[in-house]
Amino acid sequence: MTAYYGTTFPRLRDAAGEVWQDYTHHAFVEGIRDGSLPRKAFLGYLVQDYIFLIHFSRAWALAVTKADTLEEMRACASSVDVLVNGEISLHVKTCAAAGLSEQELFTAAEHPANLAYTRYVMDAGHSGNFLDLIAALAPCVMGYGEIGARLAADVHADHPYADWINTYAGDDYQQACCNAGVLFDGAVERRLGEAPETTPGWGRISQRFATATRLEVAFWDMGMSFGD
Ligand SMILES: Cc1ncc(CN)c(N)n1
Repeated sequence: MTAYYGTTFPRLRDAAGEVWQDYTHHAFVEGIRDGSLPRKAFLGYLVQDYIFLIHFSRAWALAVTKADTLEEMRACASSVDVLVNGEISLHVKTCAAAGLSEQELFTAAEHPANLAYTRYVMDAGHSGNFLDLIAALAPCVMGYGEIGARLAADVHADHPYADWINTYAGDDYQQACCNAGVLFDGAVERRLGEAPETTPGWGRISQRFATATRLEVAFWDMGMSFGD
């Protein structure tokens, strides 16, 4: 069962419509779920995702500088820590087992889908405000939380993608999603008030959220292309 990720996230997710389903039930995700995803596609994705995590860490670090309160700064700093000291170890470990060193990951050429997504998020932070940035970051955090929790129901000890599924279904990642939900709710209330949907700011963050979700779909499409 998916944990509670606050009230802002489900409202934006539902407002995004079908693209959320396209993201969380993409063929790539279903291939991980039933184990049929070609290893080549998975490893190609993982190399790109290593680079993705580096840029996402930069984006959360940017959020520290855009925050209004110490509480917000702490939450964003903790996301940087989860990414660079937690989640990324899955990538380093899995790729090392496939003969790829961390240096090779760090210097891998960035795919255009990766560039588009990560720089879109960075730009949301540079050209926009704290909420623009958090809205662009949220689909990444919570989407994988939902995917991990759903896929964990089918995982068994010798599942080829058990480590990946267990990382996103695990307590550490689920807690990070809950923390991001608390951060997002507080940030929205602080800036848009108690009826955020009635403000122009809500339209802006809905757009940001939906665009980042479309970029997640394109990221999975990229992953599929590595299996060809
Ligand atoms: C593309 C992408 N989106 C989200 C996550 C989960 N942090 C990720 N690792 N990669």
